[in-house]
Amino acid sequence: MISSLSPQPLIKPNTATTLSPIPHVQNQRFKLASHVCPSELLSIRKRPGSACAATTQHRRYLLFPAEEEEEEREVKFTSDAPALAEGLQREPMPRHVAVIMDGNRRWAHLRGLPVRSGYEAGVKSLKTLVELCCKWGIRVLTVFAFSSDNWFRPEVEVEFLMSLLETGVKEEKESFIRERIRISVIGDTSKLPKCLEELVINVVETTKNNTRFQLIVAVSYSGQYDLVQACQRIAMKVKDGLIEPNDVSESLIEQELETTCTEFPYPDLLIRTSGELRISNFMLWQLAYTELFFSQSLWPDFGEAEFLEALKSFQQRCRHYGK
Ligand SMILES: CC(C)=CCC/C(C)=C/CC/C(C)=C/COP(=O)(O)OP(=O)(O)O
Repeated sequence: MISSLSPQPLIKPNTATTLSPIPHVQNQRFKLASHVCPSELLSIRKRPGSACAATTQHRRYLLFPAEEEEEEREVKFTSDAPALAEGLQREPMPRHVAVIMDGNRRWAHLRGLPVRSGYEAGVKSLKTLVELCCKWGIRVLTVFAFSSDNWFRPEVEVEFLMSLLETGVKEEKESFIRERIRISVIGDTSKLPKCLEELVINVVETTKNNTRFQLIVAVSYSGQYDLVQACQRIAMKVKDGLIEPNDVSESLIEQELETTCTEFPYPDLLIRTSGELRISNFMLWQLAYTELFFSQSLWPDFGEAEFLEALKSFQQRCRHYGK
């Protein structure tokens, strides 16, 4: 799948970013305030006697030395940062991107092709996206590959999607290992055909220590399913006397959601293709403060230019998390 990826460092030099003219920042570990606005980041200046400072009106958008702020996003500026596409800045880059890969069948219909050609073309788009995420330093990608409701599609279509998943796992396992990609699967995998379930368990286990990039595949998944299974686990803990009802908190629920498999459970950016303006029961809890981007492109047409447009849009947003 990602055979064209070379084992290059995630971060390469990029002199075109807004941050590069600040030499004293290079090679130091800083935490970037997560609500930083791109335009305000431009005005960061060095002040004599201080490690890093900005104009007064931008004080809350400073780059803080790592030890001074605990829960902010950590960024390492090294001399081998990733080569970014034109117009894309190194920060703010989403750590976690989630995608609803919609429009595969319409793409096939428009071309007079069978539905399966649409899904096959969709897999190619997914490969491209994984490569771009690795290249541009995005750490986690979650894709909605098969929803709980997709089981109600025509049997032949369901079987084809299952076979695509099976082929994908079999053919790409070696490249996942070689490229240090971790595969995680969220959803009710017990509903998958037995051989596919075993394959999935195997690839998840084999790649679990890979840290370069994490691809989370949502299969037989819905946001409501995820919340129900989390509630069931919590109810069991209460029943077993491990916790009290009052112990149930946002962080406890987060720990029981299936996205506990990742360091960054909340997507920074959700992309939905094909012009539909819905969440469609995807990651309902996790999307609370996610930036949304709706693309007119059908998923098989979603390539580098379209992804770049989504990322540039993300980089223009100011995130305040309701504060
Ligand atoms: C190996 C692997 C992870 C494969 C994933 C393959 C893939 C692209 C799955 C998409 C599944 C899906 C139901 C998309 C919704 O678009 P739709 O097909 O319902 O399109 P429509 O809205 O035009 O009908």
